[in-house]
Amino acid sequence: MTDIAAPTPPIRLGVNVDHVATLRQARGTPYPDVGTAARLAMGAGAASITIHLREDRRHIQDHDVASLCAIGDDMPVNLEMALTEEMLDIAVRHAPRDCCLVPESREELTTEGGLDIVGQGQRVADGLARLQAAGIQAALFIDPDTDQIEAAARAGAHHIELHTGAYADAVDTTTRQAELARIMAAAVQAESLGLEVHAGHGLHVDNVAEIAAIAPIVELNIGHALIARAVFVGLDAAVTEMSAAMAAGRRQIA
Ligand SMILES: CC(=O)[C@@H](O)[C@H](O)COP(=O)(O)O
Ligand SMILES: NCC(=O)COP(=O)(O)O
Repeated sequence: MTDIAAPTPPIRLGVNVDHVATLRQARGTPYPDVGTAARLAMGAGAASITIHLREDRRHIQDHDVASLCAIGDDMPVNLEMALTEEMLDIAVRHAPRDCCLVPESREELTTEGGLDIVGQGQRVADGLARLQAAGIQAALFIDPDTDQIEAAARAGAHHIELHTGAYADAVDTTTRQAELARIMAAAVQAESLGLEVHAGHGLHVDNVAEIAAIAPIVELNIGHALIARAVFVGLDAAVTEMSAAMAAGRRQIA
């Protein structure tokens, strides 16, 4: 009998529109409208929209969460947020399809690392349970680290998102390859524990293919570089370009 390998699952693009809101908040204008950006991204082939409601409200605002979540099934929202009572209340009230718990520090320019699950397993499990009771697919944003992945599975996450920032920031080939190997090993481990595997942070058209070529990873969330590219070519073209770069990576394993 010949073995027939399972087909590689397709990979989805989630577009993070935080930095559409950054531009709006810079002047306190009503434009550019986050909902319009989300609709354009979905129309160009995005599978979902990611928004990060930061505690300091530097970009996405509460009304963005409310209006995007109110659209319903045509607008699958992935809400990123800190594990606090305030944020859990907001998530439960608006019930996005997905909610990803992330670490947050007010001083940081962007998310610097993954959430520590090992050090606060019960607190994380309680947060995930509260989200899941509201019908939300609850996830954890974590570093590609063996112990964190085991702890994420124990805590009951629906899926994990692997932080690709160290890979994206690597300045030499040795470091980049080492980070890529960590992400690959983490993805395989997470899949073997029954977790759906997503990844993201710092990805752009020139570094995304290697990540998209990791078979267990089924979704990438990409924002900053994609929105920056949209300034020059338009959001529709930026989403199309990113999807093409991801598909090129995926073909390496098809
Ligand atoms: C938590 C996470 O994945 C980050 O990529 C985050 O969404 C980026 O936050 P900023 O958009 O504020 O840089
Ligand atoms: N979770 C990662 C994300 O949503 C987008 O990160 P970035 O592309 O803005 O760095």
